[in-house]
Amino acid sequence: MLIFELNVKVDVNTLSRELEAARDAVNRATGLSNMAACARWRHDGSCNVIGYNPCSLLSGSMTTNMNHFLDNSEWAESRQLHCVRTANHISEEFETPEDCTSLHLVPFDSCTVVALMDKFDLQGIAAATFTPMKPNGDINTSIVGEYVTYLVENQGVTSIFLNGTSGEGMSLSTAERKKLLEAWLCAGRNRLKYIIVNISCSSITDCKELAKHAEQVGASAVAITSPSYFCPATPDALVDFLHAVSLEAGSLPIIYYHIPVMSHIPFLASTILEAIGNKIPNFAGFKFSDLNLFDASLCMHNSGRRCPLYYGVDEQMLTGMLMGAQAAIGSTYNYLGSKNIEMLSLLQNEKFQDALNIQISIQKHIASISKTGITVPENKVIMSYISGLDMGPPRSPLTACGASRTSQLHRAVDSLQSLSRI
Ligand SMILES: CC(=O)N[C@@H]([C@@H](O)[C@H](O)[C@H](O)CO)[C@@H](O)CC(=O)C(=O)O
Repeated sequence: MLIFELNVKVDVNTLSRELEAARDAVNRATGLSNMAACARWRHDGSCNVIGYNPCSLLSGSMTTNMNHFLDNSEWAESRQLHCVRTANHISEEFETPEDCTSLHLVPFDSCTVVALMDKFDLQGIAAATFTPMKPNGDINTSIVGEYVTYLVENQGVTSIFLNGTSGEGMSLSTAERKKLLEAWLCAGRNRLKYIIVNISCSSITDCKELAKHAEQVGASAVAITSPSYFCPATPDALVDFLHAVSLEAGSLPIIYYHIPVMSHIPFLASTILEAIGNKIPNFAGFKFSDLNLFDASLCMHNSGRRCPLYYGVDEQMLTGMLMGAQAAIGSTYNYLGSKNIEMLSLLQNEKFQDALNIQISIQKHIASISKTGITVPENKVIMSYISGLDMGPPRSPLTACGASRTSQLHRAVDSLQSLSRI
């Protein structure tokens, strides 16, 4: 993690603009991107700008570039901006509890940060992306750029959940998962807002490796579900696993991926939340892919702490959001993104009946494919048909849809036209 601290004299009224400028300037000087910045006021009226980039180590040349920039730029001079200290890890130089606390060891909203940019704050919807594959079953990263363009321009979707269930993450090797994350980060630069990556594996060693990689390359957050071959016997055993992995993710937000239909973990999310307590400092909520909205609600409203919830059952997303979910993550937002965004906007404007009409039409569409949820092979056919991007076959042991199922799915998609007439 790269951390820098600058002294800067700025006017409170222009603080956020100044912070943005400081962040951009340091990004330019160090050759980095996605630097985050926040500020703390001092009693004398000046403020500290703290910048951090969780994905990068501070190399000697970056320090030299940054110092050169600070010493030579008029912009820096006019603001009496100079670098107080830099460090590669929080424990290296930022040792005092006060320094640590104000940076990121406690939730931002309970410390004295007055402006903050680039904080992970997923709202609206994120698409759980599919992994494009070649006919021989290898991953196909060559269309990731077009995939990003499709999501952003055709669906208005700017956040993604990578290597999850729809992305067949558990069927990919760690090398493939890393390659995909890097491809999406590269193609999504300046176009995607958040890239959350699922790092779940049976092996804790692989999980740790993926967590570390996610931090190094600049993912926005990691999601992790329980191993499911040797299942944890108790919620505490699960939390021990999560905690050990979280230590490798540096400052990245950690989302617990609650998906009992796939993981077969019998614990309620609200029970897992109790077991987590304060043990995982970067815990950032649940991706909740379960029908049990009572359990979801207990997590959000009964936990004694703020627990963001990202709802994952697309068929009843409206209800999840109405009950307080902060955002929704799901497979159908790949190709029904704009319709779902419209539904959320109606919800926000309290046009409940109109929002419900959209949800019901989405349910009808999903039910025309399956009343128990859309499988990954079916979803890949639908996405390929709607977007024109070839998602390829699913990976073994999943099997591709046959010709007759494929044409049934195409017909179901054709009847989707009715959605745009609502
Ligand atoms: C079990 C499952 O795959 N659920 C999907 C839903 O988006 C699901 O495809 C949708 O509700 C249609 O049934 C997501 O919750 C999973 C997901 O977001 C992911 O791909 O990781």
